[in-house]
Amino acid sequence: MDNEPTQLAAILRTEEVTKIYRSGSVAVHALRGVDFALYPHEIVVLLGESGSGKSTLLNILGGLDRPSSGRIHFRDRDLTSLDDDALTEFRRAHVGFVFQFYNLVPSLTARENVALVTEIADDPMRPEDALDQVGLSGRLDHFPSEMSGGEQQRVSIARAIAKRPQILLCDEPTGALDSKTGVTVLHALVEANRNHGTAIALITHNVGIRRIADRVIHMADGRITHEDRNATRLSPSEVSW
Ligand SMILES: Nc1ncnc2c1ncn2[C@@H]1O[C@H](COP(=O)(O)OP(=O)(O)OP(=O)(O)O)[C@@H](O)[C@H]1O
Repeated sequence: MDNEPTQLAAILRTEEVTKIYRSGSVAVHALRGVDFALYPHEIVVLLGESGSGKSTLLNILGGLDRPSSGRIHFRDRDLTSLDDDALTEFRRAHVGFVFQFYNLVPSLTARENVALVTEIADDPMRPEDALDQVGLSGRLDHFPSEMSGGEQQRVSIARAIAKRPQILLCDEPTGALDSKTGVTVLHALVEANRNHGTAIALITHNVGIRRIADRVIHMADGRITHEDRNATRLSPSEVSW
């Protein structure tokens, strides 16, 4: 399935977003004016050298951080003007996050880790169903220490999709995994995109992964330098890195 995102209204959009981190007299310009849009149903891969601003942009898109200047819109809503409680509510209702190091609670089983999220969501999946969707129905009562890295990452994806978010933001989701295991993780993300139309923005250092995307955004020195559009998306099992 390939989409024509430009014909749809953006689900998330930044306008001239900058981010300056200050510590003492040192100022780091992490973002220098970024205009980015994420469209419903699409998969976007963000590529760029270390320090180019990818994680900063992703965190700002997901309401984990605020820009120094510029605006962010979620559909027609200006997120920049929200107070902290309203921003947290936006995140909770609409955004799933997947990070490189799974962030699972070690003392909870796979099912309980997912339930942590579903218990506070409006219209969640059952944890069992979310885990089934990532191929882990046989691991419901396993603790993180009893699972492989790829399985733990799939639990974190189940946790992210269980609240049926419209947006999934993934920061190096395969960064800690070998490529075969990474493929199973990417499959779980692509399935969420196919089954629920979840828009996905995914940071990676593995350029091979760009082929699973509709669009590839290249960043350097706090800016988007250019964008490529893939004519067709490849299945994760067709890419290698
Ligand atoms: N909390 C922070 N305080 C100060 N500087 C920061 C902070 N977070 C990021 N930076 C700086 O902002 C710049 C952009 O960082 P960012 O993590 O967004 O880059 P990145 O492209 O995601 O890098 P990587 O691929 O290594 O994860 C870097 O120079 C980084 O050192």
